Amino acid sequence: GEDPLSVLGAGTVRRALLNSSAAWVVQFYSSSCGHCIAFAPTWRALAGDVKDWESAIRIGVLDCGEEENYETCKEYGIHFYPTFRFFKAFTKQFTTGENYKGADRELQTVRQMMINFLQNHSQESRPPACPSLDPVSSSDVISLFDKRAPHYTAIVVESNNSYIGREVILDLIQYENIVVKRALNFDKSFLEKLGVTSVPSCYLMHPNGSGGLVTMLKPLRSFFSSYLKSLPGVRKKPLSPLELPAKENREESTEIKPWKDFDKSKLYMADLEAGLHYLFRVELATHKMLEGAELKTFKDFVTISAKLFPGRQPVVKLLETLQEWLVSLPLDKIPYDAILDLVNNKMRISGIFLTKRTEWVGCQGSRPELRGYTCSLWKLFHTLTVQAALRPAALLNTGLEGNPQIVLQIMRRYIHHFFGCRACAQHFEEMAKESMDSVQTWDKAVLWLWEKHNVVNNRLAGDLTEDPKFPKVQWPTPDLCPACHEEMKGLHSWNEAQVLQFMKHHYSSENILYRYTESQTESSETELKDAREEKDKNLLEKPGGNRENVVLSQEKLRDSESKLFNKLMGNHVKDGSKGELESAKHQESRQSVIFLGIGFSNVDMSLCVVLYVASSLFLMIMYFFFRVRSKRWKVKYYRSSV
Ligand SMILES: Cc1cc2nc3c(=O)[nH]c(=O)nc-3n(C[C@H](O)[C@H](O)[C@H](O)COP(=O)(O)OP(=O)(O)OC[C@H]3O[C@@H](n4cnc5c(N)ncnc54)[C@H](O)[C@@H]3O)c2cc1C
Repeated sequence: GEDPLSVLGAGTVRRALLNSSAAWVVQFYSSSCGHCIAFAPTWRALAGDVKDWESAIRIGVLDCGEEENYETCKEYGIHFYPTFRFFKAFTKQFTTGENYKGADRELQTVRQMMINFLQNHSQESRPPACPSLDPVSSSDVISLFDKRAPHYTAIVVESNNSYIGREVILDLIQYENIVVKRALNFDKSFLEKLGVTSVPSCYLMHPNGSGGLVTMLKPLRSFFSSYLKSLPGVRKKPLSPLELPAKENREESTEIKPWKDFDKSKLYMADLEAGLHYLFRVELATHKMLEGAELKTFKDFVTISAKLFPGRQPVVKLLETLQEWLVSLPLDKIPYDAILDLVNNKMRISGIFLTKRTEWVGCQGSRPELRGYTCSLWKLFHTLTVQAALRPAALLNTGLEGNPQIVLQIMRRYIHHFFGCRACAQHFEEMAKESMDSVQTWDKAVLWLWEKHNVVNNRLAGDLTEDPKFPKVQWPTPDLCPACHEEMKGLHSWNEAQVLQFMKHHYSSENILYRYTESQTESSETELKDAREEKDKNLLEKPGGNRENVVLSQEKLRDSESKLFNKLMGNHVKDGSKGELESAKHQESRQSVIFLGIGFSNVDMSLCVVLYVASSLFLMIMYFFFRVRSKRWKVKYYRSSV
């Protein structure tokens, strides 16, 4: 039948949630998050289980791991996956929804939270298809006795904390000729009148006014609902357009990427670069503002990457530029959009570049949701620990030198603050707490990460997230490193000295292949202009917050960007590259500085500088002129007095 789960996307989510006649519960997930994949069957089962409730409350999913959705996930403030949000019916303005507050994510708990949420609606905003879920009084029930009615009336008698009555009410909202109500088991005489001896029970009043207790084999929701749905004359009614929210299923992408042959004994730069691209443009981009511990972690991560990433020149230069820019910024919080502008090279600084393609090679999965980013993140951090061990001096003068744990600690903080998979982050934190402090040398840091990665491999072997083409095994396998494996009294053991040697080779620059990497492409002038205009517009139009502060921060950022740009351009001029000089001039002529709301062109600014230099020169000349004159004057009069 029709899919009860609404697959939402950037183009459909707002339309679905705004002014909807039904409430929504949406799971924001990431296709690269193992726990989300493991949870998918539960979520789908839930959608099937409450399919009959869809005119009152609907179930949706949105994949934040898809690049086209990351802007949307940022708007909804989604940092971790999976995140569950409730959205009330008939919301008139954009809202980020209410976080799910259940004790666990079991199907039954989520279903009960959905009922609580429906009951939290005001009378006016309650979905029209949802009847009252509050209990009726015993007198109301008694008043129905012996009265003819156009429909059956079922009364589910239950205890106060039972959800069965409410679940049965919702199960039958799409059925006609029956009304379901719930009553509580407080009043003894009322229970006696109905003949109820245990709860939950169901008392059924027929349209002719007769009534009686229904005998159920088991007092379960499914038994009650199924019995009531099968009563003669009770049938599913066609829903009115007002009751049925529009279907918003997004079209699934049918693009199939061709398989790329690769050598598993090699490291592919395409994986590392695609990982960096995803990290900067997708994972981190869900954070609107970086401040405090998050900003510190980000700065440190950029620093170690700039110093240790054994990448192509344009990528390393991008990381270095970002690092310099972050160091030069006097702000204690930075809007991530500003960082993205630099990553996307909005300033058109020549020679810096980071691919925008997620082109996995050694990290490709046999299905699109398998492997990919998490695989590349492991590889990135292994590479950084190995590079730190091979050339610790690279970190000199960064404030991070001399600490063999530094890459691991930054990885720990990165995973804690930014890694979308929360459950993975918790597991990693437990391992770090246990033994990261004992790491004393750069080599031990390499081995610590190798060992912990194998612990994760062991835990996930046979898991739903395992790619059948890439089983989770203890790594490196004997075919990759025979010397790493030994046997002691018939038991397998690792030769750690060999493992270290293997790691240092596997994650070294010499073992990197550049096949499948994207070459630098220049994006058009118009794109630059449009993007900057859009950024300005966004910053100024953002609702809430202090507009002046935003403008001020923007100025500081621009100022800093410009300084950095000028510095870089200065270097190019020294290099004597005519083309770059011209592009610098061209670039400069398009920049302007906003001060007190007035836009000064670079011609204005240049005039100021020229006038400033000229007046300084004039003052200096005057100063020397009078000094020489006064000296002469002193000499003349001193001599005469002697
Ligand atoms: C910090 C972290 C914690 C995670 N925790 C979880 C979790 O709790 N639950 C979950 O479902 N997913 C978790 N993941 C994701 C999971 O570990 C895998 O990344 C994902 O399942 C993809 O697996 P893969 O087959 O690509 O191999 P990965 O485990 O991602 O490994 C990538 C590559 O690294 C190399 N490699 C493998 N083992 C080692 C090793 N010991 N040392 C050095 N290199 C090695 C191999 O070339 C391998 O192909 C975590 C990811 C990270 C980065």
